[in-house]
Amino acid sequence: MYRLRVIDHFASAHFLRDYEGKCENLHGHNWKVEVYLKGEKLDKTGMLVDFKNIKKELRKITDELDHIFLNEHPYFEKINPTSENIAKYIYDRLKEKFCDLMSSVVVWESETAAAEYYE
Ligand SMILES: Nc1nc2c(c(=O)[nH]1)N=C([C@H](O)[C@H](O)COP(=O)(O)OP(=O)(O)OP(=O)(O)O)CN2
Ligand SMILES: [Zn+2]
Repeated sequence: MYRLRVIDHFASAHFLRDYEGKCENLHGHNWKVEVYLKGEKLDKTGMLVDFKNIKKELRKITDELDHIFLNEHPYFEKINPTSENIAKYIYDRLKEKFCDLMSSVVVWESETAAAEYYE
């Protein structure tokens, strides 16, 4: 079994609904995103998936989330923009492209706190 990891970043603002504490106020994070793909079969060049393709697809999503107010993004208008929900959003978007090769998505909102989504 092989597992690939690609990392990207974006910066955005959010606040948490139904939350009591400082995170109910508008604030921002420099989010770090780790994407994991897994699989058994390599192609004839010896790759599971070209890192270039994973980076390209991930960048489409991180560009979409970069320098925005996440609570106003259509997906997060009703769903709280927590690290958990952001991880699931990115996972589901990438699954449209990489299907069963998807393993997990980890979203770090700081250097010490991260949420991981996998099926
Ligand atoms: N399980 C989750 N818990 C929290 C999330 C989350 O997405 N999932 N998000 C937040 C807030 O976004 C908040 O910005 C983080 O606050 P906090 O943990 O207080 O972060 P700090 O960087 O300020 O950490 P300190 O330890 O206070 O320095 C909260 N929880
Ligand atoms: Zn926050």
